[in-house]
Amino acid sequence: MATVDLKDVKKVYPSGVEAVKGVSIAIPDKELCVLVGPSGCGKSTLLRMIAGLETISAGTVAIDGKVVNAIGPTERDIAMVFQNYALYPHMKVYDNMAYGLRNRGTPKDEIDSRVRSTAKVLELSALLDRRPRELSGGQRQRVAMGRAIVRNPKVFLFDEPLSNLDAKLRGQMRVEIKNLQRTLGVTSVYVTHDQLEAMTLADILVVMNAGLVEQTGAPLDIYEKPASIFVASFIGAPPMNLLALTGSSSGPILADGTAIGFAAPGTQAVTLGFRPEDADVTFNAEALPGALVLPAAVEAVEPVGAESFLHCAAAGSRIIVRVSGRATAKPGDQLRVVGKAEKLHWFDQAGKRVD
Ligand SMILES: Nc1ncnc2c1ncn2[C@@H]1O[C@H](COP(=O)(O)OP(=O)(O)OP(=O)(O)O)[C@@H](O)[C@H]1O
Repeated sequence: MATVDLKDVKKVYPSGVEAVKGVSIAIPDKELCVLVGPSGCGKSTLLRMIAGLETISAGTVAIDGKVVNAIGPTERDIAMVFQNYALYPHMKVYDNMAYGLRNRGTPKDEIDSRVRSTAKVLELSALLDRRPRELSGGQRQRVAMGRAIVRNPKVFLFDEPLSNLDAKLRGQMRVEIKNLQRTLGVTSVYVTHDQLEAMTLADILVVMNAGLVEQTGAPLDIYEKPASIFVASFIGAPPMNLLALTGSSSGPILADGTAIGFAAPGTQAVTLGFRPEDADVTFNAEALPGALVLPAAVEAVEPVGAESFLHCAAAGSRIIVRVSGRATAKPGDQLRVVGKAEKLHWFDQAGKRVD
């Protein structure tokens, strides 16, 4: 068992790049923490500092309450799974999995039983005599996982482990990783830029931007209450619709002059947001007091099976509405988009949430 605690961790590379600018995260025992954010936000650097592969410029990393800043990667009792699998091409699957244990001088019998039982869990038993090039991408990824698991580490670190797989396999492996992590109960940190992967895997989701944490929490809490415009746009696909507001004595007005007809929370809100699924469309002109009603022109319809995405021009912006099943609207239609008042999000000048 292990907790992982980061306190005000910073990384300045010798080139002067400030990759991580002060990050604090507390990961309880057995939980899976996902670091998500756009390219260059510092998530891999943070993971590598936890692994001991990168020096820590300031702050502390503690595993199980013990600060490990000065401890080398091999003594931290962690196992890392990389995007490129990092398997030894000339070794059989068995030897790839056994390698770390042999290096530590683990007795032969114990190595054999650990490799075989892990291979069984990962459905690799029939492949132990193959070399990596004789495996599919998903099987290679499983071997990389197996190599981490046999070591029985305190912490697993995953660096974009699924990005080389196709979409279907990625979906399957996501479920496998989640189940394995839960079964083994090993505290884990997982880096990805894929928001869907982040949402579905995380117990704790950490959204990073430009070397800082934008928001930490349970995935659905973050989805329902994004702390900033950055988070609102990054988490959720299609992303949240955002409309600029100006104030007037009679209430907020949208970019095209449409009055929204009800009050904003406080006077600070300058952006209004709603998720594509929190709006509906209607061809009727009835009054809908208390709802956000936007005259809209349908520009494109994307049917994806169980639902359709309507891309519309409304209030001087482009918005997307998610409707279930087959859409009745078609490009060129004029209709009204109706947002549920209780599902609106408001943001201030600095892009922070206003409640
Ligand atoms: N060895 C290095 N020396 C100097 N700068 C670096 C080094 N490694 C990364 N950086 C810089 O630090 C910042 C954070 O990089 P990092 O790889 O941690 O981001 P990331 O969020 O993991 O991005 P990606 O998803 O593209 O891997 C970037 O600006 C990057 O250019």
